This record gives sequence, structure tokens and C-alpha cells, in this order.
Amino acid sequence: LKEGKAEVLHKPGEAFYNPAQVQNRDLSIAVLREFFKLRDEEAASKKKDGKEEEKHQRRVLEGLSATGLRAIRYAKEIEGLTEVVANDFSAAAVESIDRNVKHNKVEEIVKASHADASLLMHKAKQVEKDKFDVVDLDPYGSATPFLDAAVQAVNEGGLLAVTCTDLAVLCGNHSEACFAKYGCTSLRGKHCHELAIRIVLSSIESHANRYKRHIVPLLGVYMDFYVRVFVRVYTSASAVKWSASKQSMVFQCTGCGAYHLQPLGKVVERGNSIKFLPSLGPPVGELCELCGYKHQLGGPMWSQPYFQPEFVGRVRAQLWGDQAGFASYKRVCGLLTALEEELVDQPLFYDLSVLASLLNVVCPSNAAFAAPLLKAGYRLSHSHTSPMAMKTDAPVEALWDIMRGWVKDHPVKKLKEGSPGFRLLQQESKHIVDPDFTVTAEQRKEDKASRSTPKYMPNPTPDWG
Ligand SMILES: C[S@@+](CC[C@H](N)C(=O)[O-])C[C@H]1O[C@@H](n2cnc3c(N)ncnc32)[C@H](O)[C@@H]1O
Repeated sequence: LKEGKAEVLHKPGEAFYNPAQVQNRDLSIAVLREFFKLRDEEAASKKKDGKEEEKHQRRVLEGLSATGLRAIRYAKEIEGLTEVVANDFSAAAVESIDRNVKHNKVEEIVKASHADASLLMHKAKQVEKDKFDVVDLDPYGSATPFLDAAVQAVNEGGLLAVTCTDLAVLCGNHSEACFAKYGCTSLRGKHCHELAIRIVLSSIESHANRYKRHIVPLLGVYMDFYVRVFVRVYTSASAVKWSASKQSMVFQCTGCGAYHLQPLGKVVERGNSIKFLPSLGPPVGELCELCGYKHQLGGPMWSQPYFQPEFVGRVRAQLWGDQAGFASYKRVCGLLTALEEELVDQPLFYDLSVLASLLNVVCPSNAAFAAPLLKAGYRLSHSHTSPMAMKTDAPVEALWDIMRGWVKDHPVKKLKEGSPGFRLLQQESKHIVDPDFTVTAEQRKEDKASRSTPKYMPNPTPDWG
């Protein structure tokens, strides 16, 4: 099998290999290249400030390596790596890693290791120089059994890359299992994939906090059948005090899906010290003010940004600039462009098709829905996890104002009395936005002709072509 610069001799049944994960591996290579560049830039700026330059060996651990394909690609496609440890606890997998390392002539860099990944990481954490610059976890299902060791085995400012494929658990089908594994309750809804990313981040942060460490997310995505996050790990007892203020509970209505976030607390600075204040009471009552149904409680989830737009842009440019090297560059660049255009500071979103289906009415176009919100000064974007997403800083009442305006001209099919949609239509308008404001067909045509990204997107598509 060939992928990137690696060629793997693969016996079916011997070690796990999934061709569909090429996107995951391509993305990871581009992220690692940019991460090491970032570290070089940081070291250079420290040197400029007269501080001692930190020497990094550039060691990577692939804790769950199967055929060794990913580790071999890292060694061949990322410049300057000194060591890549390709570990697996299956003897057959290690045999396959050994064979493939030789076949690809990367014995100098890639070292096969036969151990339980957690045990290996717990050993590595004991000596500073044995810690890794990058720890990559790509398990079957959830990565949570490995997190405790992983957050300790990464060196200062190092990178932890985590895949979780248990989306049924993370997306609200097995909320109880989610709580058991991640310490967070998942919820259903169109935003469930973004919530999944945020739950994984919250879980990593909580493991890190036990060792006076905290995370800084660089990039998180939902792809195909998994979520993948890349976070840097730092040590700081004082930064850990802010952790609860970076996470929120989610109160979500079981009728209309309206959600409200409640940070676990806030931190106030008093002189030289900081004080943590737990949140006071829930942000909403037991019943939803819009439709009268009950709220469900989900979380905690990471409610700070889950990606850094500038870093995402750099990774995208990396993939775009090496089209011959990355088989999946088009798909991954598309995904990263969508991610970069998301409102970075607005957790979760509403889905236009859900708003319309609650009222049993034909769905407005994105542009028709966006116009009144933008006119009123709110921001709006889509989400890389859903094309019908409306991610906005407008209150949910404004969205229903628009939908009530929409139904004036579009017939509502039968709605059951007492249903959430029926109750939403009974509500008085909150007059937060002008629901009758619209963009004309002429303006839309102009928009389409003048740019690839509609005007209602916050950031025009960057010039990366
Ligand atoms: C999904 S596969 C890894 C795929 C690989 N990262 C890739 O990109 O092709 C998961 C691997 O983890 C290994 N594994 C599961 N639990 C492990 C543990 N506790 N320690 C080490 N390896 C483990 C399995 O044997 C399997 O080969």
C-alpha cells in the first residue's frame, strides 16, 4: 500500500489499516510541520530577547501505531525529526511495524516498540528528556484510557494529538457512557459534533489539570466518523485556576432545542491574586421560556475557542502548497477553510433546517435568514460540521422573530396543538431584529457574481488559491 512517501507491506488481519483515515494522517502531517515551525519561531524570539534558547530533540510518539504507516510518514514527510517511536501492544502489529520500517529504510528514525501505550508514557514522563514533543493517540473508539499518561508524557508546550471515533457516545446516543468515559454528558442535536470536540477538550483539560498542566487548543475538527484535536500542553499552577471558567454546562430545551451556556465559574483578579467564583444558579428556569418544554443538562464542555484561525490558515497553506504530497489535500483544505470561517468565539449553533421543521414550514434560504440578523448588527457564520448551521451571537429569540416573519409569506402545514412549533408561533415578537428585512434577488445575484463566499460570511475566503 502506498500513502504519501510511505509504502507499507500489509497482510490483512495482521494489523489495523484504514485507507479512509488518509485525511487524518495528511492533516496530522501538515499540523506537525506547522507546530515545529511555531516552536522554531518561539525559540528564535526567545533568543532575540536574550533568553536562553531551548534545544528540542523533536521526538514523536505514536502510541497506537498498528502497521506503522503514520509513524513512517511522519519520519519521511516532516523535516528534522530525530526519533519517532511507533508503539503497539499487539505482537503481530509490532512485527508489521518492524517489517515496514526496514522496507522504508527509516530505521535511523523510527523505532518499533512493543508495550502498553499508557505504561510507555508513564515511564517517559519520569525523566524530562524522555518526554515527547508530540504524542499522537489514534485508538479504536475513545482515547480516554490513555489521557492521564499522555498529558504527562508531552514536554513543555508540546503537542498532544487525539482521535476519538466513539461518536455515538460523544453525540448523545449514550450520554451515560459519555459521562463515564469523559466526565461530561453529551447531548443530541445538530451541533452534536461540535459538542463532541468540546467534550474531548474538556476531558483532556481535566486530566491535565491534575498535574498542574493546562491545554491550549490549536485545531479541532469533525471528519467522517471521528473527531481529531491538536492541543499544546503547558505547566502553570496559576493558569489551572482559570480552568473552570473555560468550561460550561449546557442547558438545552427538549422541545425547541434552545440552549444556554453556564460557565462553571469565573475568575476575578484582585491585586496580585486571583479568586475563583463559582457560578450562581442556572441561566434559565426549569421550563423553556420559548416553548415551555423542560431543559436537559449537558456538559461540562470546553467553551473557549477550539481552534486558532491563524494556525488553521497556516496548516491549510501547508496542504495547498504540497498537493502532490497530500492525496486528500482538496477535501482537507475545504474542511479547514470552512473551519477558519467559523465564528471562533461562539460555541455551538442552531440549524436552519431544524428551525423550519419545528414550524412545519419550507426552509428559508441562508441569505434570507441572514439578512435581518446582519442588518441588526449581529455576526453570523456556518460551521464546518454542518452546512445549515447558523452560528451567531444573536439571542435565540431573534432567530424566532425571523422565522415568525417567514411564516407570514409561507404557509405552515398542520402543527399539533401544544407542540414546540405551535407554542413558538403563539409567542409575541421580541422585535430584536426586523424580520421583514430581506436581500433582493438582484442583490443576491450581485453577491454571487462578485465573490465565492456570500457577504454574510464573516471572513471572506482568504486568498489561498
Ligand atoms: C486504530 S489502530 C491505529 C491506527 C494507526 N494509528 C494508523 O494511523 O493507521 C489502533 C491500534 O491500537 C493498538 N492498541 C490498542 N490498545 C493498545 C494499548 N493499550 N497499547 C498499545 N497499543 C494498543 C491496537 O493493537 C491497534 O493496532
